[in-house]
Amino acid sequence: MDTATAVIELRDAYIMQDVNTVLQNVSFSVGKGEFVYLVGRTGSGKSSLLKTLYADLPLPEGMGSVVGYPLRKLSTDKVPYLRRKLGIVFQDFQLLYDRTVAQNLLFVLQATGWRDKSKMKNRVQDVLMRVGLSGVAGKMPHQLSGGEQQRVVIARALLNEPLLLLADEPTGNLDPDVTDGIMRLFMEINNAGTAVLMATHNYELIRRYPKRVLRCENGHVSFIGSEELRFKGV
Ligand SMILES: Nc1ncnc2c1ncn2[C@@H]1O[C@H](COP(=O)(O)OP(=O)(O)OP(=O)(O)O)[C@@H](O)[C@H]1O
Repeated sequence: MDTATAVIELRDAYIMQDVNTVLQNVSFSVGKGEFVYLVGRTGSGKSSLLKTLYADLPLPEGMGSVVGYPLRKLSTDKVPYLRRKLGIVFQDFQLLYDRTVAQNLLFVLQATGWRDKSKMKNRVQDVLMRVGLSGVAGKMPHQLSGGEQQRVVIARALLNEPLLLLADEPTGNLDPDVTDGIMRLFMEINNAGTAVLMATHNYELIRRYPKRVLRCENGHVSFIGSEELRFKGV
């Protein structure tokens, strides 16, 4: 896959936390509009890999390209341009609890260069409708359920029409029904053309919504074949 058709391309990449190598010789591609799960035990490196992809961790060795931006030696002033093409659903990116849902979303639009107030308002309405929450714009995050808050986080990730959505355990703390609703939302977003890389521990979800599966194990990353998934009861 070349960089014209890939939204993620890593070749012999090293994923590091400080001086420690978390993953080595990482080589894989994710194509435009693809959906890929990322699995692996606690501490196997899933979050570190995702953080490298949105340039929160540097790529010290190997080649990496995400939505057309080379990760090696990406200068700090280029990082916002990369992030504008990405949707990030991550525990580190919680909602701001001192302002309404709409203000949370407007804050991101402003920070990413939007200036026209009426376009901004329309965009906020659009993304909230997209996640099935048109009525909550004026509410404070704590007035929403956990599943609704996660939908707002997803709405926020969609504001700039990302080419790629990176999600770290987006259903982690949610009950099974709510998890299923969030998964269906991810599938809809994916069907509309956004590529998704989603870290999860939930093999039941993978069974229900089968897609390619990448696994972090013993410092390496590779796609798992369907045989191996069956062995895991998926
Ligand atoms: N901020 C950090 N500083 C130093 N080391 C870290 C940091 N964050 C994670 N690590 C280490 O990097 C390794 C990979 O952790 P990472 O969080 O990427 O794993 P994970 O697969 O996402 O785990 P989980 O499923 O629990 O979220 C672990 O050994 C962890 O201790």
